Amino acid sequence: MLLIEKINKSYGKRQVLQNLNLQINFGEIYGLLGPNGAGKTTTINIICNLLKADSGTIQINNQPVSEKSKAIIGVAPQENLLYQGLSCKENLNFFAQIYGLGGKLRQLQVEKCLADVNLSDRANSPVETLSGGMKRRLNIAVALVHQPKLLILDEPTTGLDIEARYHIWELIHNLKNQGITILLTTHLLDEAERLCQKIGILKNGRILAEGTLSELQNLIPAKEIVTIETEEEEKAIARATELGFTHRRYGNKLAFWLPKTLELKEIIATFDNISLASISRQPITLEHIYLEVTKHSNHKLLRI
Ligand SMILES: Nc1ncnc2c1ncn2[C@@H]1O[C@H](COP(=O)(O)OP(=O)(O)OP(=O)(O)O)[C@@H](O)[C@H]1O
Repeated sequence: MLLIEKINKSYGKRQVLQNLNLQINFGEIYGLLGPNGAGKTTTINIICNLLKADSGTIQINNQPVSEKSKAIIGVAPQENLLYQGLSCKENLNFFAQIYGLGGKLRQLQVEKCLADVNLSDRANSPVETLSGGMKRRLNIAVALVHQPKLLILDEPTTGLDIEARYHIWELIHNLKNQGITILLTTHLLDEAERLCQKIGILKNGRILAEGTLSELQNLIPAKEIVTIETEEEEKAIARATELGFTHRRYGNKLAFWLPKTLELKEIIATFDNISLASISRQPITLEHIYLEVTKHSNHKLLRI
């Protein structure tokens, strides 16, 4: 569906995308993660033909990106693009007109998109009277009004409460089930874990790791992660190192990668004669992988 090969982009002397490769298959949800300034918005702008790459190729549905490809892409930007004084229906009608939809088709599409985002009962409400979550959903409806094949969602749930997030996550699932291919950027790792079939981690304009969640989990050679609280951290690290356990700090928490699954009593025995205030076990999550890839430079590049 989308194939990006060796894209480079500089702003003046600052190179913000470096040999970027990215492939999204038809019907999948791809999560593009990365710290602030990694190059996510620049990548989106290039896909949408709003910016030109300095070199490299980009194809959508086997066609090079051009003005024509705008018809098959829908974008919901980070900041809602809505007219506050107009109703939901008027906003959708306006954007549908811009995309050249007329007559019955426009009316049908406006109604379908309102239904898709669960706002049919607010069709005539001015945008300024909607909640934050409803505005985000309407922003997505605007991106869908011309029936795009590729939907780009730039941080779709940033700033929303958990219930509003659930609504958006359900909406994204439903859109995938309708056969729409989705590229989403997010800073919320649990959001990517929940929604995305494939995840790419971008830093300094390069994809450092890419794959399914289980493929990415191979970047951390551990069965599980154990976090401990102790006054004797140095002693605990020395003991774990002797046993071949890698240690990490997640925030201010000291953690160890366990290369094999151990019984709790075996874990406690590992730290024999070290006073432990607490001990907790966790599976490897995207958060651990993300920190590993973005903070430690000697990671392996993983691709499918
Ligand atoms: N028009 C511009 N001129 C100069 N530098 C720019 C321009 N747009 C972006 N940059 C720089 O390019 C880099 C990548 O920016 P970009 O907005 O693509 O990152 P991002 O991953 O989307 O970040 P965020 O998560 O904060 O939105 C940043 O260092 C940014 O300062």
